[in-house]
Amino acid sequence: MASGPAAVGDVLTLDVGAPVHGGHCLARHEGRVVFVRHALPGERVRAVLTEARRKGYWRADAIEVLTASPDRVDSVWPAAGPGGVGGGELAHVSLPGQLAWKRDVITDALRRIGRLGDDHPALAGLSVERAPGDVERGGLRTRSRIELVADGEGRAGMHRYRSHEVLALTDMPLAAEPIAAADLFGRTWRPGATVEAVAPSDGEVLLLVDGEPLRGGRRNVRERVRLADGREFAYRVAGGGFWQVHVEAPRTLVTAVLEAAAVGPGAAVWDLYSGAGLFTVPLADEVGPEGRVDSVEGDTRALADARRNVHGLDQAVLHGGDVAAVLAERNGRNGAAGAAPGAGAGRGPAPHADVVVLDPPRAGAGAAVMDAVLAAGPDRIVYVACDPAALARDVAHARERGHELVSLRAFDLFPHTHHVECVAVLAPTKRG
Ligand SMILES: C[S@@+](CC[C@H](N)C(=O)[O-])C[C@H]1O[C@@H](n2cnc3c(N)ncnc32)[C@H](O)[C@@H]1O
Repeated sequence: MASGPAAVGDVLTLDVGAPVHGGHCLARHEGRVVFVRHALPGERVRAVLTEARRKGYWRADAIEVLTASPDRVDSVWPAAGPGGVGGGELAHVSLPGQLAWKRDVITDALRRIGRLGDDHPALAGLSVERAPGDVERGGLRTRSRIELVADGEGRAGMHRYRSHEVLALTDMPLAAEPIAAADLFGRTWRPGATVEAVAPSDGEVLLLVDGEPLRGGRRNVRERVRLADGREFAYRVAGGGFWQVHVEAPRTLVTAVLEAAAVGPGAAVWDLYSGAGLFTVPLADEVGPEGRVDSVEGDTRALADARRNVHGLDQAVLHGGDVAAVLAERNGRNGAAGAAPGAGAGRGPAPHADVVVLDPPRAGAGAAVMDAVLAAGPDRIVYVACDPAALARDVAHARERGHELVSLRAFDLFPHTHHVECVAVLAPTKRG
């Protein structure tokens, strides 16, 4: 590189270090931290600078591998590499390498942000678990939901990384088989349209264009979750509404949550950020008519689905609204009632919960929600997390208040991307 201040477009030679959140690896250049995409730990690469702040960190994209990691493979991501479409951050990493990468990112977050010691038992044996069938599928054809954008000529594609420009594609290899068979790339769409495809476990593919069903078709899908013990749960889910994306994710997460919650008949459970009731329905089945599951969800469409999905389960009580507000109101801090009961009665979650399940969005639950959860006096908190850093922040908060991380599982429900799902269990260190 020429001497003088570094600029976007400069090419650096970098020795690549540990993976960090977001699919980047850490490198250093003249004392600077550089976040590098398309690289692997241990590699030496030539990388083009994509961001060169005067102060703070830089970003770079590897464009040439000088010393390759044994975990490097040809990327399966369409239009991969610098200037290509966003996502697929780990598509150049072998499947075992992806699991190790994600384990390292989780471990680092919990050590650094969660302040767990190096020998913390929850981290000692951590290995990221794979969804059934993923090795056979090469981690492809896993997604029951995809979203595309039409370019100026109406061809389906995706946005270039950190850009509004659309790159037309001929396939999205992560899309489940029924979506792959729906010929999304052979059609012409309205230029600029958003095209969503949903492949429910039950029935044919639903297509939404700009949120509207194609040719006035149905708006909702039916999903089924069948557990190893033979139980089966049925759900209605709004076409564009939240549902776990990997075809095996609903079953995998319900199984893990039920195991972690370990509730029996008569138990009182909270299910926060409950969506269409993926966990509410089986939890209600576990606690039976003598128990109670209080679920809180902020999205009105998901709440409407949940209301249908808990039909006949009077022990499931649904509360609509922001989780923090609903819990604050329960504690009498917020004045007027705003929580909408669904099935069953109740203006706020029961004051005590034996177990709290929470599955917040990427930002995590935050201090106020964690305090309200701890105040309910649960024997265990089952925290389903899609962001290890947010999980680590909330774990640190709970640990400062007399709770401990007693177990941790991680699942690769997003092969070829940097995303990873955790199921953590927190419990009070002692009862006072
Ligand atoms: C990760 S999803 C989990 C949903 C459900 N547990 C599942 O697995 O299908 C998070 C859910 O939290 C809801 N949500 C996000 N922020 C919220 C908030 N502040 N208050 C209430 N619900 C919220 C979203 O609408 C979404 O349904």
